[in-house]
Amino acid sequence: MTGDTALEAEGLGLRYGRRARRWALRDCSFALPAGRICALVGPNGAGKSSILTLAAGLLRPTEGRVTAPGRERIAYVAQDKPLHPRLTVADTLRMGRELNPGRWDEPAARRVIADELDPRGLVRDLSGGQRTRVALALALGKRPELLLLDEPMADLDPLARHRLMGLLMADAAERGTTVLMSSHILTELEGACDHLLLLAGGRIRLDGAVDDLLAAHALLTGPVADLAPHTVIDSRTTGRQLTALVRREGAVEGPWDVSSPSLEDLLLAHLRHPEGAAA
Ligand SMILES: Nc1ncnc2c1ncn2[C@@H]1O[C@H](COP(=O)(O)OP(=O)(O)OP(=O)(O)O)[C@@H](O)[C@H]1O
Repeated sequence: MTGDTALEAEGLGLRYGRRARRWALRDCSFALPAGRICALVGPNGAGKSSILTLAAGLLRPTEGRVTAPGRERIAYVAQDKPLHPRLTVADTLRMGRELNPGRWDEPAARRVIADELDPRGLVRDLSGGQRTRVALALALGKRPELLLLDEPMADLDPLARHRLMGLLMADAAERGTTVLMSSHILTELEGACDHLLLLAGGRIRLDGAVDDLLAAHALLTGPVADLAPHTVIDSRTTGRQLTALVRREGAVEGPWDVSSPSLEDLLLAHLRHPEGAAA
């Protein structure tokens, strides 16, 4: 790690419209290290799209700031993948090349399109998943230093999702691209993301390297007993049997079987109890 920060937020807050009573985001501060693939997770309405839109510079914060220090090339793929419906796939890529003179990476864009799409096909005739492919091709062709993706895989079939995720990860690793990616598909984040931001109610509840966060938690099964001094994030009892995910305070000693949670275990526990997750 270089210590370089690719995206930084300080006291970031957003209210849509002056009269809006609710804050979509409040007091969000984080520093995303360069070269990380960061998952942005949270329930519907948590503020994920708002953070990505602010980071892309398409909205102004109501308070605080979010900056991408030293990064000029930022690509943003919005949830609704806005593309020009009357252009063909080939025209869309040509437009990408013309809008990014001297830095357009045609092979990277073509790798995303692969043999899956007819370059002569009109964008308006494409399915949702096919449009996603074109939007991702445009984003990667731009050779971004920071890539902001809002639920990029949501409308892809499982195979396309698997392939495109692999391609995205390989491309990011090769170029050292920093990626911030919102997703509800927890199983896909495992192994793909090395950093995590969990949002709930417009606030950051968990922020850190995935390995550190996993090491800070433990999954316990065994008899019902006092779990202090550990912080219980989620627990269930069946008869006298307890299953709990805790944030460790030192070594866990007691009558339980102790294992490391998967990223999905960790996220589900925190999503079930977003208030308890506050770090
Ligand atoms: N254009 C808008 N005008 C007013 N309120 C908005 C607007 N966009 C979002 N909001 C509100 O801001 C809050 C955060 O929304 P946001 O879209 O950022 O959540 P999200 O985490 O991306 O949700 P999802 O998982 O459903 O995509 C919600 O309460 C939402 O109602």
